Amino acid sequence: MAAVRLPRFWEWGRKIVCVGRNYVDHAKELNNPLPSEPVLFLKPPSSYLREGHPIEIPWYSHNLHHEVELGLVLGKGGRCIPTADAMDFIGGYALCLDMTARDTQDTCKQKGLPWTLAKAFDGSCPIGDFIPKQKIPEPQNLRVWLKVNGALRQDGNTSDMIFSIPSLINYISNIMTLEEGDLILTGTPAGVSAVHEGDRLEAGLGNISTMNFTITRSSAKP
Ligand SMILES: O=C(O)/C=C/C(=O)CC(=O)C(=O)O
Ligand SMILES: [Mg+2]
Repeated sequence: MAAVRLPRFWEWGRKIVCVGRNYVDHAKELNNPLPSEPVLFLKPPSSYLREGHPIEIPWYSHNLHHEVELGLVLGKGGRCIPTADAMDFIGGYALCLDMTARDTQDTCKQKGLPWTLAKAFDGSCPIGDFIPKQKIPEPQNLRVWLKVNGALRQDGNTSDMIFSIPSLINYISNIMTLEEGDLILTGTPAGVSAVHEGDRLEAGLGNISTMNFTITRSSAKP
C-alpha cells in the first residue's frame, strides 16, 4: 500500500517538520550560535508547491530567501523511534526548498515571536518528485545544490549536517509522533540569498533529482 501512495505524499495533508541551523557554515553565515540540540519548526500542508506553479513572495516581505534541503519522507509512523532503527522508518526522499521571508524572520526573532509568518506561508515548501529509498543508498553523503538564473548559490553536502538523519528522527519522534507521509526537512547548507520577481531557480540532489521554479509576487493582501 505504502509503495503506491508515497509518490503523492504531498497530497495527504501530513505535517512538515523542519530542522534549522543544521550546517555549521549556514549557522555562521547568519551569525547564529551552533545548536546543542536540533532547532525545530513546522510548515502546514498548504506550504507544498509543485513544479509548474510559481513561488510567491509574501506581501509582507522584501527579502525572500531560498534554502535548498534534503527531505525525508516517512514510510511508516512511530513515536520514540530508537536511533538504531530510524532509517527503517524512511520510505524515500524529496528535494525541497524551505522558502524563508528573512526580513520577517529577523523581526520575529527581535520580538521573541514564532517564525510562522517567515516560514509557513502558502507555497513555502516547493518540492520535487518522490525518490524511492533504494535510489539514495548513502543519504548522508549527497550533494545539495541550487542555482539562481544559472548562477550556483548553494553547493553543500549532507555529510556536513551537525545532527545526522537517524538522530533527527529519534529526536523529533520523542517530541511528536511521526506519521506515514510526514516530511522532515533536514536544514540548509550555506549560500542562502534573496530572490526577486522573475528569477529562475534550479535545484538538485546530486544528479538524482532536479526541479525548476520561477518567482512572482503574491497578489494576496488583507
Ligand atoms: O536563525 C536564523 O536566523 C535562521 C534560521 C533558519 O532559517 C534555519 C533554517 O531553516 C535552516 O537552517 O535550514
Ligand atoms: Mg531551512
